[in-house]
Amino acid sequence: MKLTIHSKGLNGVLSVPGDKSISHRSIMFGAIAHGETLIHDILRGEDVYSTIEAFRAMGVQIEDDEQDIRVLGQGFKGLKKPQKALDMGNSGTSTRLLSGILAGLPFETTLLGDDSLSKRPMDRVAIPLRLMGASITGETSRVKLPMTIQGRSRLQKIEYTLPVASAQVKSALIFAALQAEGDSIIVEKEHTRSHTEEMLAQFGGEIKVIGKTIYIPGQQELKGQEVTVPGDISSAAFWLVAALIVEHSKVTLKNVGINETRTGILEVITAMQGLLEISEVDETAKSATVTVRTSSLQGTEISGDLIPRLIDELPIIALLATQANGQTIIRDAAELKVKETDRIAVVADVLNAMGAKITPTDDGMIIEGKTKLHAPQRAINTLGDHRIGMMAAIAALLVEEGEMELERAEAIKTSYPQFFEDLNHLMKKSQ
Ligand SMILES: O=C(O)C1=C[C@@H](OP(=O)(O)O)[C@@H](O)[C@H](O)C1
Ligand SMILES: C=C(OP(=O)(O)O)C(=O)O
Repeated sequence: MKLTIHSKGLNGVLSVPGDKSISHRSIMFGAIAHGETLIHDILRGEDVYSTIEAFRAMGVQIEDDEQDIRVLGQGFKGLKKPQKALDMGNSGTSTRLLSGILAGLPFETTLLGDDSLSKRPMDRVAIPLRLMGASITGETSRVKLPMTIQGRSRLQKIEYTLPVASAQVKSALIFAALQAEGDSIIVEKEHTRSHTEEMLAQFGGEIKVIGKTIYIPGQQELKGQEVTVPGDISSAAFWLVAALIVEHSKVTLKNVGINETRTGILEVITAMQGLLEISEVDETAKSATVTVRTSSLQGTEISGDLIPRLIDELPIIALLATQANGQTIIRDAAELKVKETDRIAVVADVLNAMGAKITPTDDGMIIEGKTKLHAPQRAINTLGDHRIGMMAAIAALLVEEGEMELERAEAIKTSYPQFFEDLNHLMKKSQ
């Protein structure tokens, strides 16, 4: 598709779609709990549909009246062997979290994915789940999809220190630990998003978190709940950056999720001297209104324990840094290489084709500021990565002349189906 170039300003108010991480988990907790779970404001993105279809294929009744979703759970034991392999599409979260559930179920299941997901590492879940007693196909250190899991109904408890900072691996082990015999202990490498721990408590489960150590008793039974999904800060990030870098902009985003394990981008914007206001904070829903306006920005350094708190925002933060005064350095972010694409290489490639000066490193990027972006000589391809597609669409707004073509733009539906409608809404308000 042809991208809109040269925005004269983005203005208006938006509610971004539901949080993807919480949406996946609301289906999963609903399916393993007993009774009805009612979900409001779920993300209707393709990744979440992969999770919904997987649980339907395992016999869970999931009703959708196009407003709310009702999941009628019958506990772990209510899950049945699916008739065929489960297609996880593009979704790493569906695959890894589901592995932890399947590890304790007494049947064999095969998980498949698209080209991008089939290249991503699954040994990070296979290794600890095997230690708990599940059988998982593949070589020890190179497990990829398709992956077959033969679960074991008497899973052993685990004491495990995560070798990577990953909420997906942590969550897979929490789901397995809930089915195990005895108490499990999981130690995080860095604090990562805490949605699984929080939702487990909400569904009546027992969990204790002390620093980076998580204690979970085995053989728990959960009860269905009502869940309202807040807006996704990872989707809001595209408008935050767009408003900061496009002249004459002011954008207000309502109902943005502000769980503190996710708000690294707000800290980066503040450190870069971006004009940012947070209002209408709802402590219970963990959401707030965030307003940003065009700003004169300073380069910064992003590293260490901040990285897991903004991991999915780094592509769009890289674009932000190209417009700041001075250099920005991103370190400790090697995990970017195993997302939907190698996001270090692809971000540098796309933005450098537009005139940016980004040097990819082993674990991040060095980004020169104040670079003027122009239309690239070639079409940009998302390579199936939704966040690369949205980042390119925002970068296009800075281009003054020429044309920009985005190939495989449909990947954006993974996490933000109405992205271009929302862009048009903010552009119209500016005319
Ligand atoms: O648990 C989750 O919902 C997610 C965790 C992160 O992945 P990792 O656990 O692989 O870092 C993140 O990149 C992904 O978009 C969603
Ligand atoms: C990495 C992402 O998702 P997943 O791992 O679920 O594919 C993402 O949404 O940026």
